[in-house]
Amino acid sequence: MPSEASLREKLKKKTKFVVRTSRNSTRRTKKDEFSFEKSGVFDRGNESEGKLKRRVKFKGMQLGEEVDERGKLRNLDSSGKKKRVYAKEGRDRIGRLENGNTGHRTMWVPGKSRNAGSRGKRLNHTGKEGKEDVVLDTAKHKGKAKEVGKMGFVGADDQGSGLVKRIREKKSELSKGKTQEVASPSSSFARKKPRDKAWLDDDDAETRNDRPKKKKRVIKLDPYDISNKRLDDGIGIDGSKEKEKEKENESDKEPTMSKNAQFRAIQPNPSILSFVEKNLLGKRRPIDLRRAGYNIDLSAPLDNIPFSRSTERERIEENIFRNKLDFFAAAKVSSSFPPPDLPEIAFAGRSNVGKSSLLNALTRQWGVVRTSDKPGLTQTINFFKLGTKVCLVDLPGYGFAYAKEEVKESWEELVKEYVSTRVGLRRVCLLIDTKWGMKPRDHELIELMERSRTKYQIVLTKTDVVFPIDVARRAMQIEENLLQNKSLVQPLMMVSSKSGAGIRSLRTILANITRFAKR
Ligand SMILES: Nc1nc2c(ncn2[C@@H]2O[C@H](COP(=O)(O)OP(=O)(O)OP(=O)(O)O)[C@@H](O)[C@H]2O)c(=O)[nH]1
Ligand SMILES: [Mg+2]
Repeated sequence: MPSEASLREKLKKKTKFVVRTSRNSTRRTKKDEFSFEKSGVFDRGNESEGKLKRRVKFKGMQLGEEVDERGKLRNLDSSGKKKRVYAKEGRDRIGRLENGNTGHRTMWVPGKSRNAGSRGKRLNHTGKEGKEDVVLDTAKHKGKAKEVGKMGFVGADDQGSGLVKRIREKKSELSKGKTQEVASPSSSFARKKPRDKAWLDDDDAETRNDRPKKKKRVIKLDPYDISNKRLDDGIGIDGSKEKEKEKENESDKEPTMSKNAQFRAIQPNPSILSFVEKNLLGKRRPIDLRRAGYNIDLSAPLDNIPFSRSTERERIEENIFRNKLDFFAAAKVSSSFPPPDLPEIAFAGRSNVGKSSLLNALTRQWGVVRTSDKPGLTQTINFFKLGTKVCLVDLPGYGFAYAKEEVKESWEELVKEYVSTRVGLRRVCLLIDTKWGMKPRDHELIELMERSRTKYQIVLTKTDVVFPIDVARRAMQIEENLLQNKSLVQPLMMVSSKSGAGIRSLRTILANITRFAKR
């Protein structure tokens, strides 16, 4: 076992190197490293470990702390003017004391930033086991190994000896000239601290506590208030209560019910309701139709109950509708109208309301009158002879259609001219879509027919797309609307060309017209 004197001798040799390196050069050469190894700084063995532990308590030393010359821990100040930083001695990466480590205290004298990580590696390759850990451990605790820079090792056992004196000299020199350089690692921590570990800093915590806290808005509730209003309900955006009151008054004047709600509030009379039920109008379940004895496999099963087939027009109870339907004239202008030899029944209404389809359903002759789901298919007044006694007239629709505005206007004018001037016209069936009800153009035509004293009858179409109660409501609504109209013929009819509902009743009405019509 080497004596203490010989160890001190060795350390003195080593100290020379450290001071020279720090003072004269910012870089440590390979040669220097080699002399590190040779000097035996790392190999002093365990005998000095106990000594070190007694002298310096590095256990639990934190980042941002340093040890002064007397071995006391003190915090780094914010200016970061540090000259010395002592690393943990002889610990492995997870902080345990290394086996065989000397436990010597090491002092890092950082110069300009160099890649300490790479230096650590060099030590790893060149130095002995355990020594590298000192470097790596320190670099790890410094956060960024890069910033460690130039370093020198000083044995802990030399504290208070010549080595320490020289270091103190070195320190004073550095404090005059290169203080900034030496302090750079710790100052970098000082800069980072508020960002990374602000929660650790007591000063920051104090400043946070000094910040004015937001006052919580306290809402006092009146336990006896049953108005169900917010506290600031009486105050407008600009703080004026008068404007708010004015608004309230205005809203009181307006009708409170929407159109839809008004429609739902209609109470149909019993006769309309019974008609709807009797004719199975409205949206119905197939099972309900089957139970009523109808053949639901047919395209229009209901108008010829219960044994009808679509081709059997002979089975239609009204003889007149058993006749063959023949197209014989189309008119784009009034001058093209055929001579009024036969009593005429016309079908008018908005585009796509189902005029042409109704003609087919009444005669059970599918395909004679062309239909389409595209509004505006019928663009001329089409005349159809039903036998020799009556003429059915399919009118172009008005309102929305896929046609130019001028063309649509011309159709409308033609229709108006026809219904108001046609001599042989016995009845106009004004078709209204059950779902949408009457529109302004329907009212226009009604006014015209009222003026010209043309007899007209309202027929609700497409009843199969709405519920039975809504069919009845719509019928009731229209009847009430047109109560004062003199040329209106009662009753209002409801049909579905798709299901055939109400078609039979309509046939009966129309057959009576032809029966009593004078030629
Ligand atoms: N669900 C249902 N659809 C119908 C009914 N009647 C007609 N339709 C459909 O409504 C669309 C328009 O029918 P049309 O008979 O061509 O209507 P229109 O009034 O002649 O139309 P324009 O000739 O354009 O004026 C077609 O797709 C028909 O299948 C009905 O009672 N119920
Ligand atoms: Mg048509």
